[in-house]
Amino acid sequence: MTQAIPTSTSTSTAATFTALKCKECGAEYEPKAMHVCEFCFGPLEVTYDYSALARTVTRRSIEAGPKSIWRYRSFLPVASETPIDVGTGMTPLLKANRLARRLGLKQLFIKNDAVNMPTLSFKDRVVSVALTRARELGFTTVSCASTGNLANSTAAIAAHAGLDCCVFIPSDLEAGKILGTLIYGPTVMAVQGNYDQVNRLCSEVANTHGWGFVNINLRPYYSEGSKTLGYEVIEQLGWQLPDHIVAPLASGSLFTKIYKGFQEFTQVGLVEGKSVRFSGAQADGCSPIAQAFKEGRDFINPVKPSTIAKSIAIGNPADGVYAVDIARKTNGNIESVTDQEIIDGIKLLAETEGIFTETAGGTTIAVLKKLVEAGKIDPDETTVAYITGNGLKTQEAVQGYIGEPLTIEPKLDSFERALERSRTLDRLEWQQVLV
Ligand SMILES: Cc1ncc(COP(=O)(O)O)c(C=O)c1O
Ligand SMILES: N[C@@H](CCOP(=O)(O)O)C(=O)O
Repeated sequence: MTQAIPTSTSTSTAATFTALKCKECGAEYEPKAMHVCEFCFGPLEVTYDYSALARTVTRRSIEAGPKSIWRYRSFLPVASETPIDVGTGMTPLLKANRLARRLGLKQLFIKNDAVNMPTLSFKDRVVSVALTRARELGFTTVSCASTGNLANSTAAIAAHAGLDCCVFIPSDLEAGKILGTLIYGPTVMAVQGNYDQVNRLCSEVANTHGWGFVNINLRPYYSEGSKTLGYEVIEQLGWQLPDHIVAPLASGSLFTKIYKGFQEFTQVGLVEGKSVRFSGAQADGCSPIAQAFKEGRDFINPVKPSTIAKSIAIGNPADGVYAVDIARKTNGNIESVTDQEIIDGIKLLAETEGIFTETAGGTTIAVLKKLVEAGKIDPDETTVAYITGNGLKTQEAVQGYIGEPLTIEPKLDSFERALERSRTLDRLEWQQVLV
């Protein structure tokens, strides 16, 4: 599958993105397949012609667009009139009244990407953008370094787009994540190492093969897909910004791009600006960003991950310092929680709102609870918690922590006896709670 690295930039007059710009030194590059600055090695980010966007995009033009992330196409770094649209985005923003009451909040919303299409995580957003751009740049083979969700998404959307696909994952991932990749028929490299080792290997492969790695040489385009999680919340709140958001952190990219999405819609006049507090969630077993935030550092000390929240187990997060900066300047927080709190968070969301999230979402709910209890989220704040993945993929995490079905004979008296037994067990559980 070795290819020459494509050089075509294939932009058209329809595109409003203009260049890649270094986040550190400001050097600009034409929008091709690259992700670090040649002068200072800083990360590159896509820039846009915001005056043109302010002139041409209205709330009405967005609302008339497709029911997917592509309603925001002018704010995404693609040139094609026909991007890869597999129905990604426009996931529900659920008013979570029962969870809000349990936590003591007045207005809580869940942005539910556990039901995103096609692979039930927010990664479908970033991959739809990355593979559209990959195709424009002439790549025929796409790849990624993944903790599971990204591999699911890259494999599925590559299959739909007819692109060859080879993904790299740590070999100890949950069964649902591995199966949920293999089914689409890509080559899967299960690496005997953690995500950070997988990522290092992929950087070497990206240099030697002409493949489009969505989160390496295509990263500036890929990461922009997460802005749609900001745009959708604004639109679904009736073209308003929330007061506070809570989102999970691994590399920190998702968090920084929700922020960029809010900034952009404010800048072009689609929403009235106000300050939104940004709070981030990590697992204790992999909390390099939370540690930097709490210790007042503006650099990240990498860690060796050990947590059930494998999807967010990144020990050396590429965008960690930018996430810390956003949490600080918006008067937010970055907090971490134990694996047991993550399991409790998964159960709490399921039992109050009927949403089964994976471990990243359990981390978000547990941190939300912790921040409310510590008085760091005001009950009056309109708060949005981002649920980014589906619990069916990480069933191992809750195995042994939830009830068992009651096995009965196909007879009414067997059912009645079992029902009575379960009511007695419920009463006993309640008595234990009250003791
Ligand atoms: C379900 C889920 N939520 C959140 C994240 C965190 O995203 P980021 O690496 O952009 O911080 C990831 C992967 O990293 C993920 O798979
Ligand atoms: N969590 C991701 C892996 C890393 O993605 P990145 O955006 O931090 O590069 C996954 O789901 O695989």
